[in-house]
Amino acid sequence: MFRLSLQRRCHSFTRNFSSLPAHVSAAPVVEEPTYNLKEVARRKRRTEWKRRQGGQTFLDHLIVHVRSGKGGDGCVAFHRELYKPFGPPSGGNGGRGGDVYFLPTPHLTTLSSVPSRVRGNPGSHGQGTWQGGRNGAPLVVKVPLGTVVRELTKEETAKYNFKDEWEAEEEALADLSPEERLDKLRAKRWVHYPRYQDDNVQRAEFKEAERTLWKEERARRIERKRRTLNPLFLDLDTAEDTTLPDDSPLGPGNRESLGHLIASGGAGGLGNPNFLSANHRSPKFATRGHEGELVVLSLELKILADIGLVGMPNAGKSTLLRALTGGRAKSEVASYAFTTLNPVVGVIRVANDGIFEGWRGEGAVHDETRIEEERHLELMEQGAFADSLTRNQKPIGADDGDTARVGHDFDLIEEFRFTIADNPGLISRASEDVGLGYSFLRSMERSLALVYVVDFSGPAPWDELRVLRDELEAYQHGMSARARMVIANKADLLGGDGRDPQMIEDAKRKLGKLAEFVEDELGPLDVIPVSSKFSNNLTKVVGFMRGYVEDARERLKESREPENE
Ligand SMILES: Nc1nc2c(ncn2[C@@H]2O[C@H](COP(=O)(O)OP(=O)(O)OP(=O)(O)O)[C@@H](O)[C@H]2O)c(=O)[nH]1
Ligand SMILES: [Mg+2]
Repeated sequence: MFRLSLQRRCHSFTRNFSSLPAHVSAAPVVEEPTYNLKEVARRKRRTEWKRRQGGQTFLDHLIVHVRSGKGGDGCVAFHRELYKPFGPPSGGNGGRGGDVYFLPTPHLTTLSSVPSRVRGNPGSHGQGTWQGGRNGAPLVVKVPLGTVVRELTKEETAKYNFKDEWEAEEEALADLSPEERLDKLRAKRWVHYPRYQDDNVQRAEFKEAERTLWKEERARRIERKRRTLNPLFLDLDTAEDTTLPDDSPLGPGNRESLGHLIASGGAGGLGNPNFLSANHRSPKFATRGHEGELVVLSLELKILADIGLVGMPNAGKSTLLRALTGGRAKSEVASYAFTTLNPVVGVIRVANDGIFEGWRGEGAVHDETRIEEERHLELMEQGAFADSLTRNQKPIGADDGDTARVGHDFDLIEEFRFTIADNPGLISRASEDVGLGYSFLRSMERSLALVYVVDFSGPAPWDELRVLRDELEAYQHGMSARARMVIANKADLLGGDGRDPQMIEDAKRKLGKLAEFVEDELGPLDVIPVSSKFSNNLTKVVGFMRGYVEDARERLKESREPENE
């Protein structure tokens, strides 16, 4: 099944590839064909289709429609008791509608689990004998850490046709006569004692109460408008502190953090005792609860990885990530362009001697996913893993020849940890939505350092670098300044079997030329020849990366310190 789907993807790629511009191939060509909008749109649709085919659930942009809970209605009731024929009004108030919160959660990595429509819990209605309704429980929506929440303005939401409660009401009542209109407006706001509606609306006390209600409603509407002038903006890049003070009361919502308030629930309606006055002893009306607040938000996920890999398709970014994590990061590797469709984050754990967790020694092969899986399946069928111990069963410090530093042994000596994001391939004119576009670069906006990965075996790796730098700049001015290193990948293809001195000489010259180009055009970046497939020079790469992350974290700390003082 897996092989079948892979084959299908390969085929679709060949079709894709024939329609792609020439510079997408391993050898970038400076001549660029012209694109028409129709072609770009078609390619975009195809990419979206390909994304869905893979069953990928990664989502990094979402429009969410949030409405907090509606308040419960007030109640009209009178106290009944033996020998007390005319008891006082005893209708309880409605409960408050539930608030909606967003809680940044570190273990979520995609927005696909966030519902696009969120409705808060309603408050329950008031009841007789002065029983108030229960407040709606707060609704906590978990969003991934790194989400940027922005409230959409009225103009932006126009195309979604979202209406607040007043606009919806006005639209529904547009064709009615003034009397019918008033009846409907009242029915939405008042609760009457059975059969007393006509009597109530004639009463001066009701009219007075109604005037107050309209006034309050107008004030609320103005308040709502004022709030929209100052739209909500939240950058959820720090996990919530869930340790609350010891003296905080017990119960849900008190002991654990709810996150950030997005929409507060509607107020509950007032029961009939609220309308009791000296000359109106038995009010037979109550108000209904208020509708919840409506907020339309745009959610953008900016993955928080310390290092972002930037490279053209097929440069070997995914192979590098797999090699650095010992295959734990499940990023697909194949020999066609745009294998990786969404960012994948891996964790690199470095020990005190500079060795990282996935290290299998110089020369350990990290091949294409399909080949590795076939090899694994074959070994399994031969019974190679029949009596091997699981990670937890292995004694601490066991050296089983596979890797000297896995499992618990590594846990004891880990000294530093950072994350790397493998990204889809970036191509020339990605800023015009060619290929996968460059929207995924948003996940790299926050990376502490960027690392270029180029295919060193290609004829002109420097051209690739130029394109990458330009695309980063097109996405965000100044972004390329965060690049710290150039990884000249696939260096193994240049040296041959290592016995031909001419080949080695040529490779050295090419590396010199690349370093010169980098020095002249990109600035003082480290240039390191690497073979991700055969794990050459990887410890050096990790050492450098660790340096960048330490530097950047230090600088970040320094820049934050004056704020705290
Ligand atoms: N010989 C050699 N081949 C490599 C090396 N690194 C990657 N490859 C091969 O290059 C091809 C592409 O590798 P990927 O890791 O999928 O490349 P990518 O940059 O992630 O590509 P996209 O996901 O399409 O952007 C695969 O066939 C790899 O086996 C290397 O160091 N040496
Ligand atoms: Mg990839």
